Amino acid sequence: MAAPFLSVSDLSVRFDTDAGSFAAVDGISFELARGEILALVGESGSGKSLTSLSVMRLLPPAAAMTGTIRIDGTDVTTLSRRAMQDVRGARIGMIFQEPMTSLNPVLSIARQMTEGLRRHRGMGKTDAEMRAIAALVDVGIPDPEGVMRQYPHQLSGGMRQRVMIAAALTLEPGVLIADEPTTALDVTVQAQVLDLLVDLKTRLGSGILLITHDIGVVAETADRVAVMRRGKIVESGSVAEVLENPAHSYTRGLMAAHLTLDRVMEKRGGRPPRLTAPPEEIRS
Ligand SMILES: Nc1ncnc2c1ncn2[C@@H]1O[C@H](COP(=O)(O)OP(=O)(O)OP(=O)(O)O)[C@@H](O)[C@H]1O
Repeated sequence: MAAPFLSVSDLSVRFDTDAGSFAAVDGISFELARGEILALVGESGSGKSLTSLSVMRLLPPAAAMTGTIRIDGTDVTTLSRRAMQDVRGARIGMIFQEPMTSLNPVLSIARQMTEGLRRHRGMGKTDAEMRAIAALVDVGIPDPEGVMRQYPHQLSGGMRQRVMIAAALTLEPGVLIADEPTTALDVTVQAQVLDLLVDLKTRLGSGILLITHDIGVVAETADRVAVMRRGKIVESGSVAEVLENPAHSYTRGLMAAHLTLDRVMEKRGGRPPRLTAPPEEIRS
């Protein structure tokens, strides 16, 4: 593997409750290189989102974080808020499940897409607009100039998701964190957005940390996977290793809940799906 762009070691996130302190993320470590997709998978409450928020240093104030997070060699856990603002956007991009939470409803797409370029890269208006249009083309938007003039509510959910990805990519971050990026989309658009992430990883060489509860998404998209349960990583490795031969009963449970092994293999093109005869009663 190439030198990791993102390296997380012994990360814990604790909350104090009436019943005492509990670790929602409990001593996890992982690395992500440019040009690869690492999926963090696990059921609701396993600590995936708190992990991605830790990397962005956007944890809620009640959370107490320990451990080390290096981005391109810099330990971001010790950076000031201001220095961290420069790292976010410039070196890490983030896309969420619901684009409306990160797109501002009262600003045109042009304004939102050029803001980061002007602030972090010191670009003039025209250069920033040209870069933004190129990013919209990159994510497969057919009429980029038209979309630049529009407002978020004028776009479909799938288009908004593409715009959010394009906005994150204008600054060519080394890491893109995608937290359940397709959960709110219908199945066809979901597949298009996943294809887009794989394509961007290859073309732009960004590393992608993909947070998902859906092992089918992992099978289709990721290179490596780390399986989280109750704040810990219980299993990790290449997607082929982990999904074809899951060592942990929890991983097998997750797979059974979402996908049969045959479907995993079929999605990965590893082996043809088993052709089972339809049951007697539905044969004509
Ligand atoms: N502000 C908070 N105060 C107390 N506990 C919290 C807080 N935020 C999250 N938690 C707890 O931390 C645990 C992990 O939450 P997290 O959101 O990271 O899970 P997740 O795996 O991303 O789940 P989901 O898929 O539902 O988003 C959960 O048990 C959650 O209840």
